[in-house]
Amino acid sequence: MTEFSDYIVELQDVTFRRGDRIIFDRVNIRIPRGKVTAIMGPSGCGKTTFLRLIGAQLRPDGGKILVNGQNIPELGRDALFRAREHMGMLFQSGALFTDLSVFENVAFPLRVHTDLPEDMIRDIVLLKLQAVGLRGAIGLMPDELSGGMKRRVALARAIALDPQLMMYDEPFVGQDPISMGVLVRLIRLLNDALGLTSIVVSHDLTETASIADYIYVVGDTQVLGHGRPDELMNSDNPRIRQFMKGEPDGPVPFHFPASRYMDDLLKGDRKA
Ligand SMILES: Nc1ncnc2c1ncn2[C@@H]1O[C@H](COP(=O)(O)OP(=O)(O)OP(=O)(O)O)[C@@H](O)[C@H]1O
Repeated sequence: MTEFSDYIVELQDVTFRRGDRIIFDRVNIRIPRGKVTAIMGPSGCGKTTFLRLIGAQLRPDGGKILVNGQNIPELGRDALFRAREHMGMLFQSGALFTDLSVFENVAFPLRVHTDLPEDMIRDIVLLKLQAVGLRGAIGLMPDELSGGMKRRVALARAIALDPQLMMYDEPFVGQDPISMGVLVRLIRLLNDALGLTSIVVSHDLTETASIADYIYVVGDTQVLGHGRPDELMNSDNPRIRQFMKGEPDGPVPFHFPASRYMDDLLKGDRKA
């Protein structure tokens, strides 16, 4: 019998480069099963890259990415297809198919991945739309929905196949405060009601800290720290404190490295 570890995802010594640039340098991250874990960090630190590595849209240059004990980069096509069936993803750009109705959008993964009869597909679609509070919108087209509703339909589509792991890439971006509150509640509710494990990638500190059981702060090719939200808020590490408290200047400087300001100003004078 397969022994499942307490961690659904484990990154072990993962290195990832973009050309000459190192994005992750021997990074270790473990995602506890059944919990909501947030990956936070400044813009460009590699949060989306992290999700793409788990989903095998990107390959690491070194290290292991274990999902349920399977090293994702080593899987063949069929095994990867099966592994992905257990992953639901809500990407920032996870747009709906604009020429398909809400019903057909949510039914889409069921049609691609299963041979379920039509009446069962309909029952599942109704159930998933009910879970996100949009059963009443089943017959609408995407252009009849608000931005927040679109994201909830995309969420219903992402959970259509009952994934074990839900990954959210910046779920709160571009949402008004009410839709944001709805999404925050939904992520937590779905995680607990459906027995999922959730990874939320975000730089919206307040919202994310309010639902995350555990947070990893990533930056400068490394994991800067990890812990429960309250532990990180009171961290002794100045880089983590700067991020958690949203301070504009600190160990991560406000100014991009530059020569002395006075030298630059004088250079201008000399040219004139
Ligand atoms: N296709 C690409 N080609 C080259 N570099 C890329 C590509 N995609 C991303 N990068 C770079 O890799 C780094 C990590 O990108 P990533 O999108 O993972 O960051 P992020 O933390 O999700 O950022 P944000 O919070 O702004 O979305 C960035 O510096 C980005 O410029």
